[in-house]
Amino acid sequence: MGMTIAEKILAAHSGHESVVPGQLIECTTDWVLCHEITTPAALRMLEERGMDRVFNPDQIVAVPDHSVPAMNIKAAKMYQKLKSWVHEKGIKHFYDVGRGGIAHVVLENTGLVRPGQTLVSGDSHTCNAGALGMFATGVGSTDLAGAIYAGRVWFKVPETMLIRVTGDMQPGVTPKDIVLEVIRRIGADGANYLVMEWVGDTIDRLDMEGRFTLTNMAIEAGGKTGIIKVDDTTRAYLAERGVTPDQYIEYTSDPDANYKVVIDVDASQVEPTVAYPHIPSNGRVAGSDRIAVTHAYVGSCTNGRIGDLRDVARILKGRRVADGVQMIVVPATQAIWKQAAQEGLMEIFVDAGASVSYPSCGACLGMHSGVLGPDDVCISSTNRNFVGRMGDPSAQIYLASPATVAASAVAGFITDPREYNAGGTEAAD
Ligand SMILES: CC(C)[C@H](C(=O)O)[C@@H](O)C(=O)O
Ligand code: SF4
Repeated sequence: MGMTIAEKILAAHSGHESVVPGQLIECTTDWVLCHEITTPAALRMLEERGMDRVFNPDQIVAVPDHSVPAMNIKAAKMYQKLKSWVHEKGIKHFYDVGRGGIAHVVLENTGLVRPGQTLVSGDSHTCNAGALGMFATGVGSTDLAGAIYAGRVWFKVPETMLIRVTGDMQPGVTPKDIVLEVIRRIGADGANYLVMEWVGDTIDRLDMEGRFTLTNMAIEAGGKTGIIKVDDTTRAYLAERGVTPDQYIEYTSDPDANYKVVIDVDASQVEPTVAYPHIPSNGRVAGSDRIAVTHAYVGSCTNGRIGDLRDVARILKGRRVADGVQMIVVPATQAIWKQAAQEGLMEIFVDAGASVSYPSCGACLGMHSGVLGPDDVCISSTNRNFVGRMGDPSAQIYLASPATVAASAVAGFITDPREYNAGGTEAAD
């Protein structure tokens, strides 16, 4: 029987000719991504057992991103722990505060992670990198410890869900709307332990940024990871980062590969979608109800990329954030911050009355730099709207595309971005 991309990558990394779903395998990891929240626990486990070593300092990427710059002493200690380990072990790829940003977005831009590879990390949005045609997934601290120590990790080979997206998205509709619509249809556990493989002419036309948004949210449907095959868009993206085709392996799914389920999506029918509290599958069409907001947040590993910021700037240009709404924009990385400044986007945000913050996970998970208070209502470009996710448990979080967040910030209530001429792909000016 044929194999899927994911099965082929897992076979190649476990010394098997072929693998089948359900099979238990031990895989080599090409990359281990470490941040300051989950890595210290893994390191402690290793230290307590006298196993304090790394399998290869050149195959570990360390990026502090959640609680940096530290907002309290506990956070400062976690950062210190990661940093001292990096120096002690000679970890080559370290993106310190001021040189990195949100780990997943930093990583996708390095040119280090490539098609056909495996990547694990103690973070559930590691699936983000699957848009590069690689098998990337989050693991718990014990498996992370094993990966750091041995460069190996065990998996039960997952089954795959095929998501076929065809047709042109309406102007003002973005990949975020597509993924929120898919999660609405299948449910927050609809892809439990499945690989979500995205195909179709709509996906073929998407740039890499849009593809990352899709694979990033696999975990919000319970998916083991998301994956998209390599095409000219992927190759060009890698070439821009100095990576040549001889440096990676392109896998494609066989025509007779076995899919557990196939989901068809007509992209032309997808509308700007908002996931209502308190679960990402609670999607409704933007503007269906008049919901006043107190906060608007643009950022995160899902939607803090330059194209997202351009979408926001296009709407904010010449407009003001409504009185009483606190809008925060967080470029996902230092490089994106700089690019946005060069393009004049920062000026547009500031003129509109939005606050621009440094790259970090801070507000996305309610740690710092924009924590929500009791009964606050936030429209957010992030990926999770669980109770208490961004602060007080009584706060309400609505997930949407950056365009919908911007339009809602201006209106003061959740609204359809198409009413603000969202939709072109040209730069804000
Ligand atoms: C803190 C970290 C372990 C967590 C995750 O794994 O996803 C965070 O990034 C999140 O988005 O909730
Ligand atoms: S930006 Fe948010 S979702 Fe992404 S890794 Fe950070 S906390 Fe998790």
